[in-house]
Amino acid sequence: MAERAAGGCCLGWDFSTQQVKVVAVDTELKVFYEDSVHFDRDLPEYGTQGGVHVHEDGLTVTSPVLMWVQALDMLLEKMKASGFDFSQVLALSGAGQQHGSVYWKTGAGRVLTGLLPDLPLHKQLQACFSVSNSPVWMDSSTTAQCRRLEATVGGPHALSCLTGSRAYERFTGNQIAKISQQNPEAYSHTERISLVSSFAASLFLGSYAPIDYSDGSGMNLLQIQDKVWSPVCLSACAPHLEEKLGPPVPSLSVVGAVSSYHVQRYGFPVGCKVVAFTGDNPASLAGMKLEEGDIAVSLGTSDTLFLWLREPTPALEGHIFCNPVDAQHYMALLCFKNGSLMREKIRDESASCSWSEFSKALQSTEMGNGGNLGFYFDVMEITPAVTGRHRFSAGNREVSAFPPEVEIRALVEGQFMAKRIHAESLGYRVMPKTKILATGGASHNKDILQVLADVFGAPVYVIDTTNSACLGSAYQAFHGLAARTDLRFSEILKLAPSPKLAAIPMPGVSQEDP
Ligand SMILES: Nc1ncnc2c1ncn2[C@@H]1O[C@H](COP(=O)(O)OP(=O)(O)O)[C@@H](O)[C@H]1O
Ligand SMILES: O=C(CO)[C@@H](O)[C@H](O)COP(=O)(O)O
Repeated sequence: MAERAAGGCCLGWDFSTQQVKVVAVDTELKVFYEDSVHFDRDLPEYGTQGGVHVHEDGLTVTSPVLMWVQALDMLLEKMKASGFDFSQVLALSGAGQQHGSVYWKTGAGRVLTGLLPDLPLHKQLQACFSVSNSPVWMDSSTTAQCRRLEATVGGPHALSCLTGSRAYERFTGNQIAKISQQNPEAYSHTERISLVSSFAASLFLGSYAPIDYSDGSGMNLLQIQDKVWSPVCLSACAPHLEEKLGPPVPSLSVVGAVSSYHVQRYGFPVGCKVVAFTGDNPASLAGMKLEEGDIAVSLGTSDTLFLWLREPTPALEGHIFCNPVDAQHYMALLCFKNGSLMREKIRDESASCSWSEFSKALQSTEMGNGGNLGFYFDVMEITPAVTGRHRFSAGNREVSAFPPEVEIRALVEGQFMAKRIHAESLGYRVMPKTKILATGGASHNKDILQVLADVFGAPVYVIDTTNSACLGSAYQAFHGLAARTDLRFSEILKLAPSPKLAAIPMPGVSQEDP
């Protein structure tokens, strides 16, 4: 598996919620290597569940930053042990779970530039973080900071027009504001703040990597039209923030070459390019070769739905990000927190902890679930901000329980109905030519994809790997290599395999009825 790369290859990384993953793609754009390190399973000493620690208040959610570093060490060692030929890597790029932040302690930049090839990264970076538990996207503890930011810029709509979103608890500006207010000493000892994506890029560069426009759009700090930090948002969040963030860069920028650490320890070629890392959803947009009119549905830890947009259309719900592959365009995103982990809970309660039993329940029940409907939010949802389990029987009567197979269909139909309804409230319409592109761990499950096709009344396509963020990152790396040739992303991807049909709506489903 690891030996094929004679003409060179690019690597795409993904530092997601539950794991670090990598794919290697050859010059014909074929994936020839995929691997991962799973935080809960492979690094149990950090005691995470689903890659995170949920704190006692039920709102604060963090991950140990050194766990991410150690996971990268482990994955690079796994690749080396499998005979992966690092000398063939022409360029690399990557993605990270969005919004999470990393706080580099004063002096850490010097450690990064002087890394010793004899030691793993996590041994050398132990003392480099002023905040050892990084806030992540599942955190919802910053409501006070959100209200303050909105009030400062003239309300939620004004903030949305400026930064692409009203204030959201998980957005990094609000997280930084909380740290600077509640832990001022740690904040003052911080010389650089990275997103998970730019932090991961820094580990390859051996110096601080810039934040790219697309992932930077998930901070409530970037003016998405002008692509500069908003002075009013910066000063509303924390002092001296601009210097701690560094200037943002276009998503396809080559930000440098891999550090001598990786050249000496793993055999990367000198000059191997590092292309800016971005958010996992933007990277998935690139990996799925999303086109205008398509809808992407990512079923990873979070469920997300995203679209390609020509013009930004800021609203009070959902987000507008800068587009990662076309600097003139944008993408719209809706994020649902009760995604895979909620499905796992119902699987454990109603399908004996088995995905195949879960699938059997979907196969044995009919589309529409006999009128039974459910909405399941064990953790405070993002879209919309509600909690609890809500079940309604055919007569629209609230009930406290369903039989197991009805429960499973109610969950999956309810999740996809919510996605369609929220997308439509943003103005999106399913058209006869609409394609749904599905990705993420749950897109392995054909029965879940069938429900998705039925609820949207549109065909569902998948790509060869569920790791679309890794794949998109590898494509970004190829794009970075060709930067001087002025080739468009779509031209570079001509050889890339097209998405394959995975499910079509059952006969009788019309596009009009969700
Ligand atoms: N066969 C399956 N059916 C439904 N869900 C699945 C299946 N296999 C994996 N998953 C879900 O995929 C999730 C992980 O998706 P992934 O995209 O790898 O997450 P992330 O990138 O956020 O770490 C798991 O939490 C699991 O619930
Ligand atoms: O908060 C968001 C998007 O706004 C999440 O989608 C995170 O980016 C986490 O991604 P996964 O690990 O679930 O793929």
